[in-house]
Amino acid sequence: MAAAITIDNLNKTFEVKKKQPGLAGSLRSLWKPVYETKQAVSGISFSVQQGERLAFLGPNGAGKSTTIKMLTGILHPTSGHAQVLGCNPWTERSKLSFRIGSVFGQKSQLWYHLPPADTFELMRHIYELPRGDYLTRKEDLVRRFELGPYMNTPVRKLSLGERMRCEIAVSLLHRPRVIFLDEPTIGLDVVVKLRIRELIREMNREEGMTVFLTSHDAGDVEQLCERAIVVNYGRIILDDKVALMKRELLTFKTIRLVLAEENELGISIPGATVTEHDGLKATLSINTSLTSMEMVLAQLVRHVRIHDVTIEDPPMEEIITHIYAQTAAGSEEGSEPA
Ligand SMILES: Nc1ncnc2c1ncn2[C@@H]1O[C@H](COP(=O)(O)OP(=O)(O)OP(=O)(O)O)[C@@H](O)[C@H]1O
Repeated sequence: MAAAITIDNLNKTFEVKKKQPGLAGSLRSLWKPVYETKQAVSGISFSVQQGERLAFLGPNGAGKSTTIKMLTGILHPTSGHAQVLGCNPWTERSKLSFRIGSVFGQKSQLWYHLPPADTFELMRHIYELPRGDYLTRKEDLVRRFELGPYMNTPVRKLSLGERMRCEIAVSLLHRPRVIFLDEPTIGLDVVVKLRIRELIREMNREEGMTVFLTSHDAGDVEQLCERAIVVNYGRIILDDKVALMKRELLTFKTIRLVLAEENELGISIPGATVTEHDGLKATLSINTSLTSMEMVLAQLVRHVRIHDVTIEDPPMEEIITHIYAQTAAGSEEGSEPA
């Protein structure tokens, strides 16, 4: 399969004014400012295949938005190369804009005082869509995203969830081959989040659209993406399949038991901890690097009668927190890039 995005040794530095201490320092920086260089993105290289759904993750300030801005042509890199759908994003920005879509959860592209119908119409002109194609596509998006009741309501009167559905639908009007989604579910309730994830997956499945997502929501990553790249201090620290992240990165599993009768669990294995035991219900945390599930289950069935048992992986949220914590620990030991 061909690559939709390739990035080779991409760097972005910003010159930022250095704050000098005290009033005298503030005055001095007015006529003699001192600048320092901030490395926002530091030599990242990777590629994304057509039709892939990638989560691009990292803590605040890791360099995610800066990377998206370079890939959509908003920012020029300091050095390095990138190609999106065969275009150089910063020298062929307008050509590329016909083929990609972008949604910034914190920044609306709809006209605030006008109804979404007007933004759709405006986008038709910007993307030079033939009237017939436009009408068919718009009708399809309005149906899928259930926008009918809001199409003629000024955007300022829409709820956040209604507005985000419109935002995403508008960004899909010109059938982009790649969509960049920067925090698309921020601030939304659980039901709307689920619906938005479903719709994005549907468009990916049916149209082969590549999805490049940044989000602080573990649910977005887990339910929407098949691969995750984690960045910190502008560098890639992990590139793995989402399904494997669980298995490889956290050695903890949770066993939930429903007992047939109230009893002591009688478990004494290093690595197996009873985290909750209330009547017939019990929860154990198992560190599989210290013991095997087999050994724990064998000891349990020797001591208690079990009515039901489930074994769970840790939640995605915990895995991401764990990865960030590992990097933070690494940087404290002096491995953080200068
Ligand atoms: N225009 C700018 N001028 C100076 N520094 C900048 C600029 N844009 C970003 N930075 C800095 O570059 C670093 C990376 O910022 P970026 O916005 O890419 O992070 P992020 O991973 O998207 O963070 P968040 O999750 O908070 O959105 C940060 O330290 C930020 O302060």
